[in-house]
Amino acid sequence: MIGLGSYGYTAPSSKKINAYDVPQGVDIRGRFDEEFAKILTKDALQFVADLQREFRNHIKYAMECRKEAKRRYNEGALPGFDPATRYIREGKWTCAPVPPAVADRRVEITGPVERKMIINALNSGAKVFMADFEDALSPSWENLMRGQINLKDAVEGTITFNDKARNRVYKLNNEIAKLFVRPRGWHLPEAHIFIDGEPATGCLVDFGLYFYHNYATFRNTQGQGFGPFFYLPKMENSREAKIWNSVFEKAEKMAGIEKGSIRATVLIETLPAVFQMDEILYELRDHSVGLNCGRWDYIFSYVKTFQGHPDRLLPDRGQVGMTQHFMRSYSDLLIRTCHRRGVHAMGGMAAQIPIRDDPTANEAAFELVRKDKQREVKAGHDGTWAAHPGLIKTCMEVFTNNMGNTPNQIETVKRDDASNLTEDDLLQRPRGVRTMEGLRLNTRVGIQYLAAWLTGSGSVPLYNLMEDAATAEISRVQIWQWLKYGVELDGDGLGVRVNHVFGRVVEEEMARIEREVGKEKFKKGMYKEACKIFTRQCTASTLDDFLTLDAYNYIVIHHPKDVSSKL
Ligand SMILES: CC(=O)SCCNC(=O)CCNC(=O)[C@H](O)C(C)(C)COP(=O)(O)OP(=O)(O)OC[C@H]1O[C@@H](n2cnc3c(N)ncnc32)[C@H](O)[C@@H]1OP(=O)(O)O
Ligand SMILES: O=CC(=O)O
Ligand SMILES: [Mg+2]
Repeated sequence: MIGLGSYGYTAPSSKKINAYDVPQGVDIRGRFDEEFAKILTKDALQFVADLQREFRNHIKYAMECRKEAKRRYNEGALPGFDPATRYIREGKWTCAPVPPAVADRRVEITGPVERKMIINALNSGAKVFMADFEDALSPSWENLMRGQINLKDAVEGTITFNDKARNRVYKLNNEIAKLFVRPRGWHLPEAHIFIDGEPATGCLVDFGLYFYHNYATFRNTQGQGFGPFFYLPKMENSREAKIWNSVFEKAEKMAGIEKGSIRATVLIETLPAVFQMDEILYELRDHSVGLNCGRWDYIFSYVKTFQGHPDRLLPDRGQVGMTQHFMRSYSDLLIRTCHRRGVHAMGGMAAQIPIRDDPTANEAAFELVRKDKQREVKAGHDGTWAAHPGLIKTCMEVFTNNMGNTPNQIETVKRDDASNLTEDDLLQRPRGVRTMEGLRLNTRVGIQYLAAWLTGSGSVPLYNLMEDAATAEISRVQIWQWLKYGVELDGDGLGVRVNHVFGRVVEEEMARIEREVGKEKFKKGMYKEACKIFTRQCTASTLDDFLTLDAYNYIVIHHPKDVSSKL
């Protein structure tokens, strides 16, 4: 069977048909490109199709379980530790030893799978680069396929980028960061690849194509016999980790490499998952290199999990930091859990980025990052995330000043005190106030982020902070929650109800965005569409699970329907 891209059909007179050569049951509906075809080979697609066929029912079941859990939380239940898996939490087991290649992960830079950024990130001096198909990437066909090409070139060491405007050629240094890849979450489809008549699962496409093309080279050049390495996002329950473990085993078998070669760090970034950390590590115990505090999605998940609980409304987004009791408890328990099981407890991302045109504000931003990293390393984290190459030195200094030459703190900081943390600690209501400025900022950031996402950028600087899908989600669900429960903005003495002002706030913030970005950019950009999608989601009677699921429909571009039938 042949799948055609939108530009894949060449008129019969030219006698040339450009098409992806696909295995039985696979249909490519994204644009044809000769470079993409080097990634979408028949064998690689066969591997993705094998994964899809073996795991699709497991994934569907896991997504149904998420819905069932949501129903229970909406009826008033609270997430908590599962009595049925107490034996795992109390058992004396450990994960497989950490591979030497990634023992030291004190600073990890993250970024989308964009060509120049990949080179900059690998050269940044960070120990690890997490290349992102997830929060930081708008998953258009072009971005995904180019991302795969870029990663293949990076693993092969041949990646270059020619910035003609600046007359600068980018290439890899001799010493580069170790590469981790973060595929999309389980919930996201890949609408440009159909398998047996259904869209493929996004993360199996990301994982499958990357693994297929790179495992051999990666293990030789980067992994010292291990790898490839992954980050796994947005899981809610250990049954989802079990699926990943089986995916890894199948991949290892296909490749003829030893079980336990592939390693992954799971982001604990949903509220239900904090009660499943041992269970997640247990399922992945042959393939784990730790857990990471994905703080931004975690805050988003707090709101989502408690969408039916009017007594748990969040204060302004800016006030929900890592020093709130529930956030600190989550980080402490994560460290204790990981170190008890012999793996890394990774910290998270401070949202501040360098501010070029204001030295005072820049120093203040660096100071916030410094403090955040100091808190992390002193608590016992083994490493942290940096959003920008300009922050690596600062993060590195903090971790090295505290850890010296030891590669991590797995053996030295056990945090047994955190074993006393209770469900109440992990769920404690965040303290703070809600303000008009908080509402305005959420609106302005949410709309601008979505406008960027719709035009291909999944991570952007806004008001001197890094914004990505996770931070934008907080803005969205916070407004939804405040509207749903008719919240009064109590923090600035105005005492107005959000419902009474939201319409006006949207209009005023759109006007402000237009002023800030300029009329030309505003007209050319997708701000109006973004505003429509964002406000629709904020005012929906039922909370959408993900901002990007609905928005994804706007970036799917299928080839014309009649192309195949013309042949
Ligand atoms: C919640 C989470 O999931 S966090 C993880 C997901 N989020 C991310 O990964 C965000 C990563 N960071 C970024 O995308 C960017 O830093 C942004 C969008 C926040 C800011 O980007 P910009 O405004 O372009 O940064 P700026 O103009 O200061 O960049 C300066 C240089 O650093 C490079 N750079 C900036 N951030 C990164 C990065 N994360 N990785 C590699 N290079 C980077 C730029 O490419 C640019 O390179 P150049 O000088 O060779 O042209
Ligand atoms: O992925 C990281 C997060 O904070 O969300
Ligand atoms: Mg996240």
